[in-house]
Amino acid sequence: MSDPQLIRIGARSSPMSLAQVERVRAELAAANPGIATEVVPFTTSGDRWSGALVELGGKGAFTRELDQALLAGTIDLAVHCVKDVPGDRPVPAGTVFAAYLKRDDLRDALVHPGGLTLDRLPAGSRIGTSSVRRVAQLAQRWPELEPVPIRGNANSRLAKLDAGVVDALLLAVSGLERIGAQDRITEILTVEQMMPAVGSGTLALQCRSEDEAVVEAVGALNDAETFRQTTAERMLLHVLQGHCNSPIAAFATTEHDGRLSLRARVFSADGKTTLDAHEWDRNALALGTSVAATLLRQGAHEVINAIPH
Ligand SMILES: NCc1[nH]cc(CCC(=O)O)c1CC(=O)O
Repeated sequence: MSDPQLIRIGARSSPMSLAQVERVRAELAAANPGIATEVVPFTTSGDRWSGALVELGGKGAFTRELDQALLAGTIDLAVHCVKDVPGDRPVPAGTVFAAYLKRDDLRDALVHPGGLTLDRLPAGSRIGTSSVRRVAQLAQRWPELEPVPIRGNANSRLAKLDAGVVDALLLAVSGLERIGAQDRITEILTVEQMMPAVGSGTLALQCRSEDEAVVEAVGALNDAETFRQTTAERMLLHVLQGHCNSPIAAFATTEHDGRLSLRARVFSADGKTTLDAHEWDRNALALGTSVAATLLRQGAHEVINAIPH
């Protein structure tokens, strides 16, 4: 297969997205010295809209425009946070995830200018997050803290924090590292305290399925264990069929013997109900399906559907 000469990469203009694209360009250049890359800037509906994402009508607010550009042939590659890719449906027909990059830290972090941890924050502290998953887990373990909706990219959220709009922020460790703001972290939460979202810390590289040269060049960047873990996590989400307001948390890891472990939780919005499952299997698809089935037997549909969406 001949090398593609030039790969045009669609990228959202936030600092986090641009950092992600620079990682992809560096890894592509190292794996295929003959390839040139070009960055095509994008603003998605999710970037433009500052209200609640649920009001944007359906999922994929951060991926839709890039999907369309790929299919229209104006870009050859889209870089997505797996966490932002809808999990209840397959990736758009005609496109493929040709690689998952080696996963970064999947945990969430607290950013509090005074250096406190969640356990020490005074009652009534305003915690900036719009994630239903984080809100439910805050309500469950730290009911005296007050979640406050906040949107915008991580840099603008940090600026709002510094302006006193909120007292603290919950953000992904990986995202803060990508924008060089890891020194703002005051507490890294354990997965037990704050179970991560499906796909946390993982980047997916999406190409046109028929574009064999690009699929092959990009495929060289795939990390086999991240691929297995992501496959298990996204299978779980697919079977659960959550809506965009579903507090679902799950993460897969690889055991020393090569089996995958998949832990998953489904929360009610108030955090009072937690469904919990943890299973192991060598087969990622079987594992995702089985853990989802376990949660469904515990009443996951009822918990998910009780939340307005
Ligand atoms: N929800 C937006 C989003 N999508 C991916 C990341 C961070 C990187 C990742 O977890 O892959 C973030 C920011 C955050 O949650 O703090």
